[in-house]
Amino acid sequence: MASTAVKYPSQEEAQAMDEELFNEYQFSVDQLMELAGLSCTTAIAKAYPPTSVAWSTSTVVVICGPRNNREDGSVCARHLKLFGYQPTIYYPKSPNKPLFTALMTQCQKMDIPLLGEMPPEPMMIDELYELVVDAIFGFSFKGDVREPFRSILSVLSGLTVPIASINIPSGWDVEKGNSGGIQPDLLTSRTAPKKSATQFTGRYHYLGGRFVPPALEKKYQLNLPSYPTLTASTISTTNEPQ
Ligand SMILES: NC(=O)C1=CN([C@@H]2O[C@H](COP(=O)(O)OP(=O)(O)OC[C@H]3O[C@@H](n4cnc5c(N)ncnc54)[C@H](O)[C@@H]3O)[C@@H](O)[C@H]2O)[C@H](O)CC1
Ligand SMILES: [K+]
Repeated sequence: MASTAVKYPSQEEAQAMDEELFNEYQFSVDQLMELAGLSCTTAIAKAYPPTSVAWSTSTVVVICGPRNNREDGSVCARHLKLFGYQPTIYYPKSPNKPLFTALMTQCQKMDIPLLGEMPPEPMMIDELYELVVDAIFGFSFKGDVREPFRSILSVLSGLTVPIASINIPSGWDVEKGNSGGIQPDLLTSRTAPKKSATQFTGRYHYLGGRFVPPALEKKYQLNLPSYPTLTASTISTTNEPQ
């Protein structure tokens, strides 16, 4: 009998599913990013509502990496602003890529400030922000972290404020995790939770980016949970995606 448990795909399977979404199902990359980024914002709003007293100022810094996980982060920042948060973006690498330029222009035109340099001490981030969004690496990360991201992740490891990771906690092996790395409080898995999500010990685990066509879900035997209620694009659980 086929298992009904939610499947946690490998790195290779996660990448292969995206290739099929692009090639076979004709999704465009910015379509997937918009849904992924929006679902992260929805997850943040459920876990840390901007209207709660403790979150009255709702300052969030979105730390962006070198590739597409970064773009999910800039979409997330744009929606955070619309949801009533005060996002700031930090990115150490600015590629000459039309998608990057377009998403950043959208953020700039919504008056989302850019941080000039990474605060060197965790305390400085703790003082200025109430939440950090980790949009550094996604499912293509491999090996030991190289600079400048090694230093950035070292600062994030010492934070007191919570971290919300997009798709994979950055610096974690996509399958094995990283017990000595950052420990996010919120993880929004995209498409399906990857193997490393079994190592996640934070309070909130959401499944976002609900664009998987039934035939693809069946092919990879994902057993994705159905929507529990009329939520926009995420499913909430603590630890286990349902
Ligand atoms: N299918 C897609 O591309 C989509 C991805 N989305 C989101 O983006 C990530 C995956 O994006 P990708 O461009 O493949 O790369 P990453 O963001 O994971 O970054 C990997 C990138 O980083 C560099 N790198 C790899 N290892 C190291 C290292 N040890 N030290 C330093 N730098 C490293 C290298 O350049 C890699 O290529 C996915 O998870 C989603 O979040 C969108 O949602 C849309 C579709
Ligand atoms: K990430």
